[in-house]
Amino acid sequence: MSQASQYQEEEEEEQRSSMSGPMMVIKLQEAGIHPQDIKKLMDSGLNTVESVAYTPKKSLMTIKGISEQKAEKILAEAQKIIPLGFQSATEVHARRNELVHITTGSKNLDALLGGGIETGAITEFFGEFRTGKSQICHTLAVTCQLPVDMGGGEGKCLYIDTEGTFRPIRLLQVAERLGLNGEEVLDNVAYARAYNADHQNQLLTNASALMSESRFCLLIVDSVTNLYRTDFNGRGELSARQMHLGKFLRTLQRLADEYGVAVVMTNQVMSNPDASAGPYAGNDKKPIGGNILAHASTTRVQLKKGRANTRQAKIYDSPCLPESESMFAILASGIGDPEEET
Ligand SMILES: Nc1ncnc2c1ncn2[C@@H]1O[C@H](COP(=O)(O)OP(=O)(O)OP(=O)(O)O)[C@@H](O)[C@H]1O
Repeated sequence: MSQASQYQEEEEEEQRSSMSGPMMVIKLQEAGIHPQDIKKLMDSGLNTVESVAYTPKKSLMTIKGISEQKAEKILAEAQKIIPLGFQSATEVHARRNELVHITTGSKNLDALLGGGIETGAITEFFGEFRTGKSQICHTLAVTCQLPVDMGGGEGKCLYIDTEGTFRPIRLLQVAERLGLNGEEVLDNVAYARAYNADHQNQLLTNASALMSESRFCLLIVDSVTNLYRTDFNGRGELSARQMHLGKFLRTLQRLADEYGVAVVMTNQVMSNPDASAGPYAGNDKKPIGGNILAHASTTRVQLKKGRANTRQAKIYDSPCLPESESMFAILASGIGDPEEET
């Protein structure tokens, strides 16, 4: 191949790859949107044209300095670039086939999840304390960095910790098992401790900015409901809590859609006073967060303790996975299978 045609091919490849990723909001400048207004969008966490196109006019108007007229113009221009109409099922199928799955470290758990954690979607792990929720998060923070053909997403991880249980040493142990460079693995994890529900929400604005700067493939929230339990008390604040949580979950979904990242969130359980009816029939524990959380999660997985270091995972809700269960293990080197060495 001549050098000229090689350059041409490389250029075409570059163009193709820049077309498939999210489009930066600065692109709206070409459509006549003022740079100052673009900055206002970015300051509110809208870093891509996709995120602007998916935002309702009412929300755009809550941004200081964006009038109704401006919001309409911005939306019209964004939606010209990102069409929001119908598409054929063939196109949807082709796009879904491109989605990468990230390995949990356990073959059993991956099989249960249809190949691992789905990118572009929200996966929720709920269960009692010590059922392995945080251990799954720690393992995924490392496996997501693997090449795609090894079960990774070839991207970095954003880790929002609301409980103070993040331990980098666990990442190093997983990295060692996978033969990855520990220092690089730690550098590829952006960690933030959230201190209250408002702060947890604010961190998603920072997350969006980071995702627009480099390639992230996983966003972890461990746990999603912890701060809501402490910041909102009793029945009187339930509706305010659910509204706040709903906003947080919508932003999570937006990030999953916009950047194609996998979102993994953990959740605690409470006792189920009505164990004889509903989706949790026969189950004395149900996840916190009510319908708002149930509807936000694409796939819900319940974790239970098993013998010794083994844990049971069960699909509770999924758009395409059967309600089955499997066993995995918590090993010194992260999540694995029960038959593996501890
Ligand atoms: N280095 C390690 N080697 C083996 N097992 C470990 C290691 N570190 C933690 N574990 C095990 O992981 C389990 C705790 O799991 P994890 O921290 O994921 O719980 P969790 O479900 O997040 O609970 P919580 O709701 O309290 O945060 C414990 O049984 C603990 O023994």
